[in-house]
Amino acid sequence: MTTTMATDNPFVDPATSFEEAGRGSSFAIDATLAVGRNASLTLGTDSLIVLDEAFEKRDRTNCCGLWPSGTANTRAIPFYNVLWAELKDSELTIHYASLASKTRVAAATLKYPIEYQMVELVNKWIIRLLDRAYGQSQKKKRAKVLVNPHSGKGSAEKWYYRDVEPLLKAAQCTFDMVKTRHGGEAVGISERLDIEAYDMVAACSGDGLAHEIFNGLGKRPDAKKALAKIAVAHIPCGSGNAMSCNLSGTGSPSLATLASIKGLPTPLDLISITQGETRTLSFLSQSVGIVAESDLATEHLRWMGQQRFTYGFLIRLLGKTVYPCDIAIKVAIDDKPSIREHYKKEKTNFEPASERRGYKYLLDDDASATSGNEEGLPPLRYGTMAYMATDANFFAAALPNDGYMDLVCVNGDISRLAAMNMMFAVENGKFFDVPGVWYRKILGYRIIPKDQDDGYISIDGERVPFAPFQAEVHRGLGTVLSKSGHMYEAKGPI
Ligand SMILES: Nc1ncnc2c1ncn2[C@@H]1O[C@H](COP(=O)(O)OP(=O)(O)OP(=O)(O)O)[C@@H](O)[C@H]1O
Repeated sequence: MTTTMATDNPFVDPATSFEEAGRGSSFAIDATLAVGRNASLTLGTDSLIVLDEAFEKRDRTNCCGLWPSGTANTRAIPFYNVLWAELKDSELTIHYASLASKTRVAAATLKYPIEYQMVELVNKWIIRLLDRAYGQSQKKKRAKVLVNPHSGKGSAEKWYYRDVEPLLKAAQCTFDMVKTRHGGEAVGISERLDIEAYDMVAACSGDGLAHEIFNGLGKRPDAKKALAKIAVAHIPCGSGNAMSCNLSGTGSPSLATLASIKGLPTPLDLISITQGETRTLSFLSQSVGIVAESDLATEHLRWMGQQRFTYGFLIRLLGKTVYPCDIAIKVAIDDKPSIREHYKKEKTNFEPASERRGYKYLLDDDASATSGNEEGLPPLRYGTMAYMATDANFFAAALPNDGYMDLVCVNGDISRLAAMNMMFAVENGKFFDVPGVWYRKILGYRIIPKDQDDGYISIDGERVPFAPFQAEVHRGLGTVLSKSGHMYEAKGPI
């Protein structure tokens, strides 16, 4: 087999053609399985190619558009969508996630009878198919699934049974599901979890339940080990679903389930928030002032959906509301060109997860080595993940485990017009480049609200008491599942 043939022929898998040729066996025989008289299954470059004359008949009678591509009798199933394959009782079954609509996949199967003399060949072929389907990702993940029936508009349970469970089953994951009955329950469940029995805890909820899971794991005596071993996965069912937008690039429960099934364990920076005697872990964002108020003080406008945040923001913007406070920051990178360079370097950094936790070199005043830092400039908003709401990418240069928090500052005295333009720039993904937007990578900060009896502080979207607090980042302390293993799905600043 020549190189030219391997690249010209879509049915040839370039990853194995040379290897097969070297062994003197015919690649075509190994990559293509003839299943029955009228069907064949081929391991293509990035898809399983199914040629089946029965499709033609089926399509004529059942035109439901479930197939992503292919001709009348040929279908291509991306390896990413292949969930499992097995040979049992002389029947080959392939489980895959079939495109049911633009934003939804559903578990589907293909079944073919296999003759006795084919068994060995088929078993070898299945191993190759599953290698392509999972790559570096762990197969048959073991999941604890937590469903908050009150998330968002109350559809989490319905979506769990419709979208999540069938895909987990099809991928041969072992799992058990618990419906949370009240706030805080997920903290206790995670605190008591048998971490040897599970690979991930999946939250079918908004960002709130994920926050509880990180905090439950963080309360354990073996917190560091538990947070490194157990990946927290998010199936978006709430009103704030920033976690799945960042890590899976989707707000769809079924697509996020598929992303979790195929996800790579990725260390995640977590932030310790200390307020008085309490210590909370934050994985997503901390906000005070206009951002916190636009979210937390608009609960009564939930019927507006995501628009309530924009509405709340505009009202306060037009009223020129200010939020006085003293802020001290430990800055690590303070100019946009250097941040862009830093982001670019991370994009091509493929070092293993084990290298992405903790700091190799501790500075005297490193925020991760001591309990606090107190120098720097006054900010207005903070965060570690790129998205704070589905379509609000404030933190374009955020990275899952660079050991920094991303801080955005906007002067309080800018004109209303400039502020409105900034808001539109967030929606257009151009916020990072707006001249009046200060963007910094920081290690820690402290905030002391001034001249206000009461107000709003939000940690990962949840309200905490209106009192001074301090934050420090711990590089790669937590674990999540992501598509790339090292980046968020949001478009970066380059
Ligand atoms: N059964 C329950 N009843 C009421 N609250 C619950 C229940 N289970 C969990 N909670 C709480 O609901 C909070 C918010 O949930 P979640 O983030 O899943 O949904 P959400 O609709 O996105 O909410 P929010 O908009 O407040 O972020 C969680 O922090 C959790 O403490």
